[in-house]
Amino acid sequence: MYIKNFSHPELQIDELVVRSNESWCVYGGNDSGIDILLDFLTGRAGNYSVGQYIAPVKPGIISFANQQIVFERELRNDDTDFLDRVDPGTRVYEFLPGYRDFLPLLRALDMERCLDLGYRQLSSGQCRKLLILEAIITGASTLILQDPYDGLDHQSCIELNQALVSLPGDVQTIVFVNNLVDIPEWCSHLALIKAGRLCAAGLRKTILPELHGTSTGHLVTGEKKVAAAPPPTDSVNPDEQTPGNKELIKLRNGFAGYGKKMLFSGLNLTVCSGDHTLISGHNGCGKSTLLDILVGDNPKCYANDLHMFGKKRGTGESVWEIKSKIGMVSPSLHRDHRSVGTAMHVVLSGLHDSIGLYRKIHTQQLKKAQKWLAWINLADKANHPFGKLTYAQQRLVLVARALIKLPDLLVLDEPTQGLDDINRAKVLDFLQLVSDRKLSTILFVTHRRDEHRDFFKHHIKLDSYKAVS
Ligand SMILES: Nc1ncnc2c1ncn2[C@@H]1O[C@H](COP(=O)(O)OP(=O)(O)OP(=O)(O)O)[C@@H](O)[C@H]1O
Repeated sequence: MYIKNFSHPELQIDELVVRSNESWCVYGGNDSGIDILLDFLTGRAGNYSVGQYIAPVKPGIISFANQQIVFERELRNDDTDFLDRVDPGTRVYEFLPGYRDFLPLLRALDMERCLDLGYRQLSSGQCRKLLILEAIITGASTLILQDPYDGLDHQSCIELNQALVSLPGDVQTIVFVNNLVDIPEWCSHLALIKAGRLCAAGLRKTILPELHGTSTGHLVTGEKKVAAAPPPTDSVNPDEQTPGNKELIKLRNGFAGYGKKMLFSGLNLTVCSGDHTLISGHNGCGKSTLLDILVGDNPKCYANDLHMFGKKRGTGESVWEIKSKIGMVSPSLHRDHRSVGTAMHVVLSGLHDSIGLYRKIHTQQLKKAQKWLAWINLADKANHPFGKLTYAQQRLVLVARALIKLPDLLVLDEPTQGLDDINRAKVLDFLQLVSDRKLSTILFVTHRRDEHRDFFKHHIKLDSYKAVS
């Protein structure tokens, strides 16, 4: 691959040479311009000029945007309305022609057991793994992976690294990451994008010290130096703060599964206000399913012995009553935000728990949303269509959407997916403040060990509740 004199309002590249025997990592923060390079390689960039370009050979691209395209294609092909059963979507084995030659890799990524499942029956991590496997198995010559470790459990990250290292010599890999810890050890070369420029590219061992040598995150990632607005929590009336020891969740002997397949059982969970809780476990163990049960998005909420905010589920309360006390971010919520208007609309929709905005907005609410957009440094994007923002910007908007009403319960399922070091720290620092000021109670799912902060009082390791079907 060869790029010479690439020019875009948000990214300049004088020259980038990627030879066939090299494996590359491109590192840059969310606002560095790194997404423009990815868009260019995937044919999605506009408004650029380039002096000379030799495109990657037979690329297989695994990006958040491509994942969304697959999801939307699957939605369009959903035949549930014409069938006497739910259409699960394209089966995993249909994505993977010739998968039998790759069974060890499928097993290593814990995907062999998913072969007969439909796309819509996969967990978010399994969807990512499927697209990586599809690219490898269908014989891509250049694998281009955006944040491949995001959403994958620890073991899958190890196995993925192993798989990428063991690829045939004629397959080239270009990994895009925006967290320092995600720069893979196996990369021979590293490109650094900072403040809208490709500012260094070469042997990993030469560039890496340069990267670590800079002391502040802003310098490292090349974030635009915009002074972040403080989180708009000052208007919270102390009377609105969640009183201590109010029981928010009580689940006795909790269980979940789909059809005959059980995921977990015997889970006892009591969450009182202030009991910030971390939930972890391997891809597909049921973390999102558990959260969906708690928030009322999974029918098993009625079969379980579950009390939410002091009321037993199934005794006449509406799901909207429950949702009005909850702010949520999750991979599926992100996926479902398709044609939802502007960034401002999305933040405001958090006040009404809707996907999209269908109510009249008051001036006070508008001001509040503007403050939240300023806090995530996206005030200038308020009127941008949500779908045209980068994945990380969309994620931040969804975080602001969950926070705007400072609900009793914050249900955050991998909220930092796609965010760089700085934005991740910002979200976690805010949660620290939520904890310090007793503004809400947090349920937090993550695969990243560096997100296990001290304010989490409980840690549910869901793998320990694995059910025998
Ligand atoms: N509608 C469905 N029908 C059948 N199986 C499903 C359905 N939805 C999810 N599953 C299965 O249930 C399991 C748990 O899914 P869930 O999304 O809760 O996992 P998770 O722990 O959140 O995973 P990840 O870490 O990848 O996000 C997965 O193996 C998935 O294949």
